[in-house]
Amino acid sequence: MTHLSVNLNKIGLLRNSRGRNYPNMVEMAKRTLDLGAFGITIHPRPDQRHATYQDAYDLKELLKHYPDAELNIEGFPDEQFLSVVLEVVPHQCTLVPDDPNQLTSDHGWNVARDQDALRPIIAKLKEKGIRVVLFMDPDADNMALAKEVGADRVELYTEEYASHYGKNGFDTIAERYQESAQAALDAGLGVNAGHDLDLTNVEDLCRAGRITEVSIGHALTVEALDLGWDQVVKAYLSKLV
Ligand SMILES: CC(=O)[C@@H](O)[C@H](O)COP(=O)(O)O
Ligand SMILES: NCC(=O)COP(=O)(O)O
Repeated sequence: MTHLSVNLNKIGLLRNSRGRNYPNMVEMAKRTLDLGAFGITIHPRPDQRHATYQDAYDLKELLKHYPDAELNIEGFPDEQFLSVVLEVVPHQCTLVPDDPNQLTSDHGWNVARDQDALRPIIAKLKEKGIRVVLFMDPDADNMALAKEVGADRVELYTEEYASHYGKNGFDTIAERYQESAQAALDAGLGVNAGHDLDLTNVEDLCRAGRITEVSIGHALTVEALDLGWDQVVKAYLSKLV
């Protein structure tokens, strides 16, 4: 079965918008793991508008009580990100080629171009026992090089899969994702996937059995609002008699 790592960035975004600890990310992580999710993902960015670097330390503390669960920290490997990751030592670190002011992640690594920068970073993370994942576009030809620079896994960037799901041309795109996953497996890499996955599209992606882990945050948060909204509005109305 594919593992689910729940990305709590949007919990961080909501919390940060009011300047106090509500919603509480550690509490939400605990609820998530108690429900059976395999892991928690955060993607701190330099402006810390979503998850903060402190969240990485707090979540690592919580995960000590869940020996079978994993913490995955995603982000661009700048100096600050790396120093936090090397100190926190999550189970997994997913390197993403984000610009500092990026709205959200929108492309994978160009490993051929960036390999000289990536090799020592990957080596340093692996020395600490951290599993290293490279965020990649679904291009089968680039998977072997990801292995060659030292990655343990790739994470397939699934925005294109999600935005075309069920539309014209989707089958060709889905095939490209499966071919890329197979190429990664053939190269000796594990395969994660993420970005814009949701309750409607995730099952088909994972059905072929090539994906070890999906990380899902944005849609999961919106779906939680959708599924809970009516109940909560009704609960308020019942208080205001
Ligand atoms: C790498 C990736 O796709 C995710 O980490 C995503 O960028 C995080 O979600 P937000 O952009 O919604 O914070
Ligand atoms: N790695 C992808 C991730 O953590 C969550 O992406 P999204 O579901 O918020 O688009």
